[in-house]
Amino acid sequence: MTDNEEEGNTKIKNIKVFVRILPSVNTRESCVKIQPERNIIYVKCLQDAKFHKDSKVKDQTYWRFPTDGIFYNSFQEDVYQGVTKDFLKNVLDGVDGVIMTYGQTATGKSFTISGLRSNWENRGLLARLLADLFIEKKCRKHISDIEYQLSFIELRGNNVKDLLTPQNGNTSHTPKLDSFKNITSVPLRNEEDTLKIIFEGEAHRTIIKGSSYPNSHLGTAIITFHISSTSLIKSWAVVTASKIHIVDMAGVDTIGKPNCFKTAFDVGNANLAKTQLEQFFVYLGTSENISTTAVVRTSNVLKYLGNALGVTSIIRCIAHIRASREDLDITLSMLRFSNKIAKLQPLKVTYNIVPQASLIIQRLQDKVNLLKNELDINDIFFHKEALMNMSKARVEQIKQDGINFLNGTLPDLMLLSISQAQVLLRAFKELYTKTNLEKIEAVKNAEMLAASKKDSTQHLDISSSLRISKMGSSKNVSSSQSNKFRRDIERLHSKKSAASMEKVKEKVGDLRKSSITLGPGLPDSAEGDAIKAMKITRHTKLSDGLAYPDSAIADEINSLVSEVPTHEEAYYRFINKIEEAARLNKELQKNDEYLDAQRKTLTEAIESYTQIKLKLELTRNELTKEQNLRHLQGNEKYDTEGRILISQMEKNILQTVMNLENNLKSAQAEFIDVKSNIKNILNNRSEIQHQLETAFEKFCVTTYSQPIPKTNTTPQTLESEINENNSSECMKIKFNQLQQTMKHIIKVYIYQFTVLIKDTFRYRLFIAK
Ligand SMILES: Nc1ncnc2c1ncn2[C@@H]1O[C@H](COP(=O)(O)OP(=O)(O)OP(=O)(O)O)[C@@H](O)[C@H]1O
Repeated sequence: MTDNEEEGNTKIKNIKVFVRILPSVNTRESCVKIQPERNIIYVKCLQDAKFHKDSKVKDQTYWRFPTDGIFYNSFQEDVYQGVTKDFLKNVLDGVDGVIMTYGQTATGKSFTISGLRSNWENRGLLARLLADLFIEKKCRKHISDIEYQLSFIELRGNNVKDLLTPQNGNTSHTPKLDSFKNITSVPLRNEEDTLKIIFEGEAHRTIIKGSSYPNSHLGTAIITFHISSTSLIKSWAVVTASKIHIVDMAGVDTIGKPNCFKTAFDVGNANLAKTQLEQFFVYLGTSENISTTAVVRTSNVLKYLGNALGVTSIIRCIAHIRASREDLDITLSMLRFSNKIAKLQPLKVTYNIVPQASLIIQRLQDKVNLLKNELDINDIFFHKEALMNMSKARVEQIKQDGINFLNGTLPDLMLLSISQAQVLLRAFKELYTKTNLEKIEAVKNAEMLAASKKDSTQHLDISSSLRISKMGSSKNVSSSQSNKFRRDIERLHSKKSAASMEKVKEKVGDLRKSSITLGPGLPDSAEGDAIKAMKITRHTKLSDGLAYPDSAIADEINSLVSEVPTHEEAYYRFINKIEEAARLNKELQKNDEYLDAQRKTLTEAIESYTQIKLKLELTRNELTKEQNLRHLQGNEKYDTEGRILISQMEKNILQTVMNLENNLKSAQAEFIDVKSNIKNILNNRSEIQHQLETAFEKFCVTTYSQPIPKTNTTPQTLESEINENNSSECMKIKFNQLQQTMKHIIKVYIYQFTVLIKDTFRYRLFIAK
């Protein structure tokens, strides 16, 4: 026969029930049998026992009670080990724990829990747990900062006695939400001090005078360890807050029995407390969702234990019984009570984990400041318009604006960012190179023209001068502008009288005053003026207000006839006429080609570095997520040397991180290589340039009897080279890093919030239940 058909739910062992039988000298009177495995206890059927009191009944009927362990003639250490297996680890990880002893008066409840009045070997599980708490604290000191506090109270009816400050007397208050608000809570420094505190508290408990043994307690004692564990692992910035309640229930009894020394009031209170507790567990285990609130309101024990006494906590109950016939009814009552607890459907334990607010806020604040600084720099350099994001149309627009500005049609040029300035400078550089080439071509053509002029002594007419202008600057001059130029010249001619025109026809093309006439010859006096007017066309504005690039044509012609050529002209001749110069120039060109190739490699190296870095960041995030999950699930396992065992997936991610770190190192090495190559190329370049310049100076002095002023160019250095190539890339890397960091922070935030919400939700469900 069984008290319940199903055995107690022992699948998920966060709730366990044990039985401790008081050793007895008279074993013949025993009404209980236990299985050799010590997990099922059989109690003689009460009716049978009474009915066949004097007769010898062979086939006795027994009540069967499955348990998680039966202690009979067991050592205190065995009881401690059996009851607290898996207890401490979970509690220190944030799960609330309750160890509760209940039973008849003088069955050994206090002996099991405190054993303080016995010798050291018989010390109870409280002293043993205390020792382990401090051992664990020491073991975990590198990963957690653990703090303990202790409260010790006695509940007797409605009275609550703070055993650590008994001078305050008994209070008769009703505990509210935070039931420990008015209760003394002492920080614990070490095992020795704590034992002292517990002894003092124990000494203040209310005992019965005149009992058969020295310390029969009247009330229920609750010893509470408040545990807070602050994680020292950076990626796991949380605080776990849990409690261990050790409850020594007041002994139940039957008034009028010879060994009951308690008053009716105290027996009534003790029995009531046990009944309320039983009712609570019945409601908790019922499938009809009956609220436990009503019963909690009536019991101080339940109020103080609060949420800790629930199916998501770790509960260890030890029923204390006597095996003697006269105590059979109370024994059965205790075992039935235990059976109700054993039948509870335990849920997965709840970890009281809260993000370590101040630490997280501090860390996030630091990150935010860092990001702010980075964004400020980013703003300065990019002005929210990264080069890579600039559209083609925008680039063309900037170029066109630049040309319009140079032409004077655009009064101001507004640049909004460094990227725009870069585009503009590049456009100017292209323009300059193009103009330079055209200028050199024009000089070449002019030279040819001058040579042919000398040979044939033929005069230039207006059409040949226009041809020069076309060759020299036609690419910069629009056809309408050329036509205008032609019209201007015609206008000049139209000022002359027809008669004088006839006269000067013979003089067309005469070389006058170190210059050339443009078109048909003019009378001496007028001719000079006309040439002067043409020569000052540079930067002069005509009636329509536009600056005409035609003026450049006049300059070309001026330079042609002048004794001293421009730097470009002279350099062009130098390269063409001096063999060594041609060789050096070729070498310079080769060097520049190699430089271009290395620049390309540098850009690629930076790109590859960026990509690896990004991938590494993402994988690291993934790894952190995996590690956090492992922590949260709380199923961490260790090998024999105490190293944490990780899943295959985590191992793979870790391997990827390590590979990426190696790749990053290689990319960095490649970057350094290319950098040093570019440095060498630039050094070589400046060497060749120096040789060319020295030779060129000599050439100028020999050919033109004077040095030609140099074009003002700044030598290119490695820094400018790297910077030019690198600045936008660096900013790109930084920008990507910022984004990654932001993403990571947001991820962590979401993750922490999810955990919080989950816990709150679970808590609410529990309350609702
Ligand atoms: N397992 C045991 N082995 C030896 N002695 C025991 C054992 N259990 C209890 N005792 C002794 O029995 C007596 C009563 O024990 P204890 O005070 O622990 O009972 P209790 O259930 O706490 O009683 P009360 O409800 O009156 O406080 C004590 O003298 C104690 O030393």
